[in-house]
Amino acid sequence: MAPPHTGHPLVTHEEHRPPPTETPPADPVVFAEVRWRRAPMRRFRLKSRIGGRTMDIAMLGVGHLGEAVLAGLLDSGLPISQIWATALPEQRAAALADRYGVEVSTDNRSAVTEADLVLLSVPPVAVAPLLKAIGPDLEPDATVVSLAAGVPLSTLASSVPKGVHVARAMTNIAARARQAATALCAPEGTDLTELEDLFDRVGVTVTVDESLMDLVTAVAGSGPAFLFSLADALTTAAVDGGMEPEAARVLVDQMLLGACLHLQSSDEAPAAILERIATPGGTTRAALDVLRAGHASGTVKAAVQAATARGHALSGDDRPEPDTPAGPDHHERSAVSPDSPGSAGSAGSAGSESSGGSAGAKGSAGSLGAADSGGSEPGDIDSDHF
Ligand SMILES: NC(=O)C1=CN([C@@H]2O[C@H](COP(=O)(O)OP(=O)(O)OC[C@H]3O[C@@H](n4cnc5c(N)ncnc54)[C@H](OP(=O)(O)O)[C@@H]3O)[C@@H](O)[C@H]2O)C=CC1
Ligand SMILES: O=C(O)[C@@H]1CCC=N1
Repeated sequence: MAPPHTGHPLVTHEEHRPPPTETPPADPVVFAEVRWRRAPMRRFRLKSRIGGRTMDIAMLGVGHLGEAVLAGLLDSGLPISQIWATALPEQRAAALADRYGVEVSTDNRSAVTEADLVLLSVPPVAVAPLLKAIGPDLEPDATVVSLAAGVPLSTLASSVPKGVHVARAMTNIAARARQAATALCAPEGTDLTELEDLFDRVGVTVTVDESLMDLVTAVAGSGPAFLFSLADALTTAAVDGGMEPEAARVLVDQMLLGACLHLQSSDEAPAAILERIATPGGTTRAALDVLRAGHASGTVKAAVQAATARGHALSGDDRPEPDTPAGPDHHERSAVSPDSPGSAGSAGSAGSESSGGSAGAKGSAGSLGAADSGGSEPGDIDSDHF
């Protein structure tokens, strides 16, 4: 087990280095000795300042998302000495410590001792019990940030000692590549500068009203899964058509990356950009016609609605969840578990059991006015472009 967190770990190996002298001696060995004697140890914290101050951060429950955020933060220059992480089980904690060089234990209470900021990336059902367990060890002015879907601020606030600040952050797996889309919310009047600084390190951050968090979770938190489904389907189609899997993967990955960069760099709406590709009478139009016949646009909207409703349900809001489409290519999380064999199951333990659902997203597609299943004329791209 990693050693307990006993004090403010503010100095990294890099920070231990003394500042350069003006005229270094010729002999590098002597130079090193002289430097250490002459220059007292100084702390350089610039890289690690968040919102204008240096912070200790506890990251509790580093699983799939937590690891992405951890990796992104470290890649952004946040010193390892400022992060105290926990993970389950013990083997995963050890593996993470090896991989990233940070302190990782299974002891949540030790990890939060003296932490200014506590990030929770445990399953939604684990959030409140965990907060109650660590409550006595939280600093009186600490900020607790839940990354969990569907756990309201009211639950966070009622699970921590008075004076401890709470916030929610909905981010995504692209934090690892420092390209996450993060939405923050907090009780009215909260200064979110420090949290914005932190999440800006791993992507782009916006602040929203809490009433939008379940929708944001669907679009930004689950959103990457939509694109990965598309990537999977495109790659499979390419391989089925005769391409080598590696080549198909390279092409699809690069196509998605290029398309996203193009979208981001353009002032035009996606539907307008799309028109530039769909040459009248050409191949794209033929493909879009098939997508339109399959109500693809309506299905995407229904998927967002289902994810949003699931967020409502996780937060205790008893509005009924819509039926979710469950097709033959539905993937279970268990196929992609990280180190811990048990961690795949935690999605289930989080109360995310299938919301059932037969084929369909009934009514949703139709409600978009999407379903003109007939083919369209070349160049006939309306607001329901597929
Ligand atoms: N995955 C994603 O892309 C996103 C996830 N989220 C949110 O992030 C959270 C984590 O999701 P995800 O990473 O997918 O899930 P994981 O199951 O991969 O990660 C959660 C981790 O927390 C561990 N854990 C559970 N209870 C405790 C505890 N009391 N103390 C310490 N560790 C604990 C779990 O261990 P064990 O498995 O052994 O129980 C697991 O390793 C969820 O709340 C989810 O809503 C939000 C946005 C995106
Ligand atoms: O699937 C989930 O519940 C989490 C929240 C958003 C992405 N993953």
